[in-house]
This record gives sequence, C-alpha cells and structure tokens, in this order.
Amino acid sequence: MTKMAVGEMLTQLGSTMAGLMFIWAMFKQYFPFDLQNHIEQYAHKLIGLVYPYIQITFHEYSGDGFERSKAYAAIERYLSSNSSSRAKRLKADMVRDSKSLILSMDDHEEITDEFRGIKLKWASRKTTPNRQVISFYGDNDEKLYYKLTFHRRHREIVTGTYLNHVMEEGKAIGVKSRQRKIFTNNRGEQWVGSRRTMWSHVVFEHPATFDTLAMEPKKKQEIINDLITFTKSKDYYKKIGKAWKRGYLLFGPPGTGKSTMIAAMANLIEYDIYDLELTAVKDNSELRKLLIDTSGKSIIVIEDIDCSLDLTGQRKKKEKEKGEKKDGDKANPIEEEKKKKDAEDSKDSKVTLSGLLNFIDGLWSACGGEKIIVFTTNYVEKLDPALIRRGRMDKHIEMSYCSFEAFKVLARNYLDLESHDSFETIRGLLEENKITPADVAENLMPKSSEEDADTCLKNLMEAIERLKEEARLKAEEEEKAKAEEEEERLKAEKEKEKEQKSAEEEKEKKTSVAEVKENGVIT
Ligand SMILES: Nc1ncnc2c1ncn2[C@@H]1O[C@H](COP(=O)(O)OP(=O)(O)OP(=O)(O)O)[C@@H](O)[C@H]1O
Ligand SMILES: [Mg+2]
Repeated sequence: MTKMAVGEMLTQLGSTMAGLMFIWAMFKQYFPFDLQNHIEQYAHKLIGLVYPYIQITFHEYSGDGFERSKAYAAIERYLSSNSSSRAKRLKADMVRDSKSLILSMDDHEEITDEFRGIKLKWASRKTTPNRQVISFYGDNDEKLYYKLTFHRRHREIVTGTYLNHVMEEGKAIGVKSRQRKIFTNNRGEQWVGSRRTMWSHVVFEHPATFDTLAMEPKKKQEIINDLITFTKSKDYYKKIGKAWKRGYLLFGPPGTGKSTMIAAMANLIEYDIYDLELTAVKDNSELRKLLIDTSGKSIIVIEDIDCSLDLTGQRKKKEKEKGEKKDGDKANPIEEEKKKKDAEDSKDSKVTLSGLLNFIDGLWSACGGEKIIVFTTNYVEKLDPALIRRGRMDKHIEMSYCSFEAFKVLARNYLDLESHDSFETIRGLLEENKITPADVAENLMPKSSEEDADTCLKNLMEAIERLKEEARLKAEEEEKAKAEEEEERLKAEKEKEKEQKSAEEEKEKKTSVAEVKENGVIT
C-alpha cells in the first residue's frame, strides 16, 4: 500500500467517524428519552453477545462515604506490589499510616494479572465530570476507579476466589507496611479531626527484639511460639467460643527486662501498643470507654499494676467501714455525713478491682478481637488472685536475675563475643550472685572508644564482686539492725514487766492500807 493510499484511508475514516458522531448527536437531541434508553439497552445486549468480557469497577469513594473505600485501598496495595515491576507509568504516594512510599500504576495505565492460569486485566481510570464550572478547589470532582476485565467463562473463579485473594493480599501488605503506634490515655476525651478519642499516640519505634532480649533460650522460644500461635488462631478461638485475646503477666525485680519484653512482643507480631495509665482513669465506665476505643491487633499494657491500683485497699476499706459503724452512734452526725461523702468521692475517682476484672474479661473485652493484655509487676504476691488467674492472665512469665545463658545473649549483642576465657568465671559469679540484666548490660557497654571486650568483661566481673561485697555489707547491717531491734524489744518487755510489778505492788499496798482502815473502823 502506498503512502497516499494510507492517507486517503485515514481521511475517509475520519469523515466517517465525524458523520457517525453527528448522527449520534442528532439522535440524542431529537429522539424521545425513553426510546434512547431502549436503544442503549439493546445496544449493550448486542455488544454482550459479541463481546465476551465482564468488567467490574471499584470506585475510590463509593456512595456518599467520606471514607476511602477499603476495597479500593486493598486493590491499590495488591496492584502496587504486582504492578511496580510491570507497569511503565507509575505514581508515587505516601498513604496515611504507611512507612514508605506506595508506588501504584498511573491513571489510564493497564496491567495484566494471572491467577490459576486465567488472565485478567486491571486498568486504572478516572472520570472527570462534564461540568463547565471552574472550581476553586482544583479537580476535586475527579473520581478514580479500578476496572477489572476478564472473560465471562471465568466468572465463578474471579468473583469467588480471585477477588478474595486480592483483598486478603492487599490487607496483608497494608498491615506489613503500616506504621505502628504507641498510645497513651488522656484525661477525658479529645477531638482529633472529626473524631473523638481518648488516646493520644506517637509512632512506635523501639528497637528491642527477641534476638536482643537476654533470657534463657528455651523460655524465650516458648513465648515466641505462644505469641505466633495466638496471632494465627482466629478460627480456633471461634471454635472454642472464646474471645480472641490473651493475657500475659510479667513479673520480676526492676531492671530484668519486662518493659523491653513488651517492646519485643510488639515488634515480633507487629501490633500497636496501648500503654494504659490506670491512675489517670476516672472511673470504671471511663475504663470501659478506653477499652472500646482500642483497635484490633494491639497490646494493652498496664505497667506496675500493684502500684497503680490499691488492690488490697478494697478489703481494708470494708474493715474500716465496719469499725466506723461500731462506734457510729457516738459520732457527730455531720462529721459522719462528711466522712461518707469523702469515701464516695474517692471511690468515684478510682477504678475498682471489679472494674479492672471486667475490663480484662468482661463482655466488652471481646470487642475488636485480636488483643493482648500485659500486666507488669515487681511484686506478684501482692496481687489479688482473682486478677491473675488463668483465663485473665493466661501466661505468667517470670523475668528474673541474669543467668549465664542470658549473659551470653548480652555478650553477643554488646560485644560480638561468642566465647571468652573469662566466661567460666562469670558463670560462677552469676550463679552465686543476683544481678539484673540491666546491670550486666550497663557494664558490658563500652564507655569510650578505647574500651575493648576484655576491659568490658573485666568491668563486669569487678561490678559483680562489688555487688557481692555490697550485698554482704547490707546483710550484715540488716543482721545488726535485727539484733538491735531484738535487744530493744527485750528491753521494752523487761521494762513493761517492771512497771506491771510495781503497779501490782502499789495496788497491794493500797488494799492493805484500806484493810487497815477498815479494821480500824471495826475495832
Ligand atoms: N532481659 C534483658 N535483655 C536485654 N536487655 C535488658 C534486659 N533486661 C534489662 N535490659 C536492659 O535494661 C534496661 C531496663 O530494662 P527494663 O526497662 O525492661 O526493665 P523492667 O523490668 O521493665 O524494670 P521495671 O520493673 O523497673 O520497670 C533496658 O533498657 C534494657 O536495655
Ligand atoms: Mg518497666
């Protein structure tokens, strides 16, 4: 074909198109509306017969919702992981809650996806309304949507499995790339944008992991397994009829890694942390509100539970009240009223044990699901048994003083040491002495660029020796104090006896004088 012929054909095609468009415009203008509809319907049917493809569209904003469609977001994530290597034109965007840029295909770009041998076509489109209005707010009326096209013989698989697969994958990618947060409760409510919230948050960036946590490897692995099993047990919890949540109680002396363990947990299973400050909670109903305001995939932490709630106080208070009642009739009625009011006030501003128990496993606690509740305490024996029974706190984890195994983890982390001549000595020292991982870690950390592994280990051994000496002195002092106390007690007892004796003697004297007098009267 010559160039001329091509040119001629194009002109002809052009004029034919123009002619058709003209007819279409005339048709639209002069045909009754009903008839137009009918003809369009038939046209679609006719096209359906020859065009064997099905199209599904997913709009970014559906209906009148302010919220971005979840399906659209999931597809965007799914396609971004699939398309960035294939599509030629990409657009980058920082989506809220995300750590990194999301690359997605640009408007009007298309890619093909394959699923079980089926070929599907995804296209990104946008519609611009045909209005002749100049908007001050830019092109806000633009609507983005994804269009999925596939052959109609694959309808079952696509609507049944493929779309589910896209949603699941999209969600999973979302969770992975999501920025995790740490929340803390406010006093009262706050408004963030158009939403009322009781929590404030910052981005959670704690570097602790289970690899850096010093602990016996067996115990550590057990906890890791427990956590991972929990995250995967949605169906199991449903089957056994339990709310999908789990409680951990971490107890042990200060500096043994309880807080560090919580950070490691959050990093392992990629959950948000809600750090609940119980003393700032007004009452039980506020506590419940706080609970409802938490999202799924979260760890709710109450640190130092023994300090934040006077759990033994409940019982003491009752005893006190009983005492008051006994001598109640004698007391001034106004004072009595005031006392009562004070007691009520203090009750109002405090969360009670029963409120906390309800918080952990009442009916509300099932809302949202996928929650881990962690309590930490230095004194486990101080807590009410009801609070830490299994079912509320399912797993009790003791964090104790540094063992040799834990030391080896720290040595590996801090000094890159797998073994050293002094390890055996240190093993002996650790077995004999109680030293916290925090102290060991502090001594293992090089304090200047000149300090090498040898010096650090030497520092540690010296520190343990020092601690040993300190402990010995302390024990001696305690013994001394005890002895002194005992002595004083004995002294006091003797004095008391003496007093008693003299009192009795006095009494005897008096009675004999009286007898004499009496006798005198008689005689
Ligand atoms: N088991 C451990 N593994 C690694 N580092 C530890 C461990 N225990 C303590 N540390 C180090 O000691 C510091 C204090 O630990 P952490 O705050 O976790 O103690 P804690 O048990 O929460 O103490 P407290 O009861 O006083 O809150 C941490 O910064 C951490 O670096
Ligand atoms: Mg702590």
